[in-house]
Amino acid sequence: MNRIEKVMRRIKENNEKAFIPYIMAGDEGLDALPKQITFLEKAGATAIEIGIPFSDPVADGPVIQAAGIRALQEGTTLKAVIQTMAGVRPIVHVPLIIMTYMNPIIAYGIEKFIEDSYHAGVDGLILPDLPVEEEGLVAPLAEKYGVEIIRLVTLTSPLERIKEISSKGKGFIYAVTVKGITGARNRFDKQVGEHLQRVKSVSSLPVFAGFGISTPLHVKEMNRYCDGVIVGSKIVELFREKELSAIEELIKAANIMRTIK
Ligand SMILES: O=P(O)(O)OC[C@@H](O)[C@@H](O)c1c[nH]c2ccccc12
Repeated sequence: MNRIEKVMRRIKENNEKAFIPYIMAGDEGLDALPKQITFLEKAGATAIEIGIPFSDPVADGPVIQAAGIRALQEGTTLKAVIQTMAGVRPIVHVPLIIMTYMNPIIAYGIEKFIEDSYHAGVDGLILPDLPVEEEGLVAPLAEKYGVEIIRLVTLTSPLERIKEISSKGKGFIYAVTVKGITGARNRFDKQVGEHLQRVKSVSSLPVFAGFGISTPLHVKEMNRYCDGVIVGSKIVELFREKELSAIEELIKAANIMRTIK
């Protein structure tokens, strides 16, 4: 069974709240990636989302864009990221999810990318610029190798579309909590809680909230309405500032829910 499926089953059975940190592969060089992954696993991450640096990252805010530029300057390539993940996989148990735009994987060769990812122990893919209508390009191949495509829904997705996406979905639903690009926010739209509950009501998969979440309070607040959170920009920033204990605190904010529930 795919590692994501196993973990989803576990969190459901135990009423756990998930915490998925995002990191940009190659920020601080690819040598740093295995250390970052093992640190995050030890700190209690449910799964880890690994970004592939790309020159035109349309959904990325300034923090992740800058991390991507640094990673590209370090010479990070998709191939090298997959090789690095293969190297760390034997000592890491949590699911590893690659987040990339379509362009790098088309350049790599879609089937080759999925095949190599599968052999490297990659469990899932987040492909923000792949619309459901175009999934045929990737989904059958992903299915063939047992790599799960994680679908995104947004604040503006109509209920019908959310239903369609969650019925096709695997693993969990990524519910985007802001209108716009990634990056820490001070405030969220008033309707976020309601929106998450709406997504949850039509989804048979766990629903995780992501975009803008940057404090332990945000983590707890979002977790009132869904099954877990995804945090990117803040994690990237804290790694850069070497504030490792602040990363542990953020992850613990999801753990606290686990013990209360
Ligand atoms: O950075 P934030 O606001 O915490 O959002 C998570 C996010 O970084 C990560 O999941 C991500 C990075 N780039 C993306 C592009 C699209 C969807 C999601 C992502």
